Amino acid sequence: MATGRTHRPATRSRGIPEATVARLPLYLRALTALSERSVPTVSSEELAAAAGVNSAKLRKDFSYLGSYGTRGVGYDVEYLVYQISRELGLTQDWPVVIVGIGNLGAALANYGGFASRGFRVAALIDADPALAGKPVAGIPVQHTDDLEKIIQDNGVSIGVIATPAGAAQQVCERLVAAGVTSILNFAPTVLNVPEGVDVRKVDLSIELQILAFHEQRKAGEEAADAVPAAATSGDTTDQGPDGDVPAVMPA
Ligand SMILES: NC(=O)c1ccc[n+]([C@@H]2O[C@H](COP(=O)([O-])OP(=O)(O)OC[C@H]3O[C@@H](n4cnc5c(N)ncnc54)[C@H](O)[C@@H]3O)[C@@H](O)[C@H]2O)c1
Repeated sequence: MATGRTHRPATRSRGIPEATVARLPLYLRALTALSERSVPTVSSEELAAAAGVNSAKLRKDFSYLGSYGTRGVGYDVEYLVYQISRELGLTQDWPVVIVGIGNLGAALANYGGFASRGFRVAALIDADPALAGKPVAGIPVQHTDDLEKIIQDNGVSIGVIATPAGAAQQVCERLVAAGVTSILNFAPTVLNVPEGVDVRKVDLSIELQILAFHEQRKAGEEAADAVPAAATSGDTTDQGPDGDVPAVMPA
């Protein structure tokens, strides 16, 4: 689901392209599922299918990690989990703060998948005084007045913004000034950040709009496919406004 961009060059300093970095979590998710089933090795084809990636691309991606697998055996699942986790910086715990504890922020706070992947929700922050002290997912919400102190006390470098769009830039600036260097932004707005700060944007409505585009195209193709039948039945009412013949005509 994750969409967006990072304010970084297309190739990271260690030579791993950004596109490869973006696929590493897909491999890791598929490998973790294999590991949970105690599968010892996996071929590039099987893993590529499980991750939804082309197998040649997968082999190229893994070559950046120095992982080439063994011919006829494949890749060692546990070792690859370790390698990718290390590459992604997941062998350490990352305290995360969520700012904006409304519908979305509360849902994110309640999501167990962060902690199990090494992202501990260290604090929840909101501007609404009525929420201060109220527990969400067992964590008391704290007021934005204390944002800087919360970031510093918890050594937070990753912030999640789930405020209304109008508040997001200001929240972002306070997070960055307090020491946050990576932001996951759910608010539907483009954030301006200084050099060295990474922003990833998640927008489900953009994903839906892309699906709508494909749905529309599929519907158009179905309509085009249906034209021959209509044409042979003598139905000519569905021609274009200029009276053009439909693109597909019976032979
Ligand atoms: N990216 C996505 O796919 C997606 C999906 C749903 C919602 N959203 C966006 O997420 C945001 C939150 O949506 P929601 O439904 O939870 O809204 P909501 O109104 O339920 O919650 C927003 C919360 O932000 C708090 N807030 C407002 N200004 C703040 C500030 N300056 N500092 C800290 N907290 C502040 C409010 O008090 C409130 O608790 C919106 O911007 C919405 O458009 C994005």
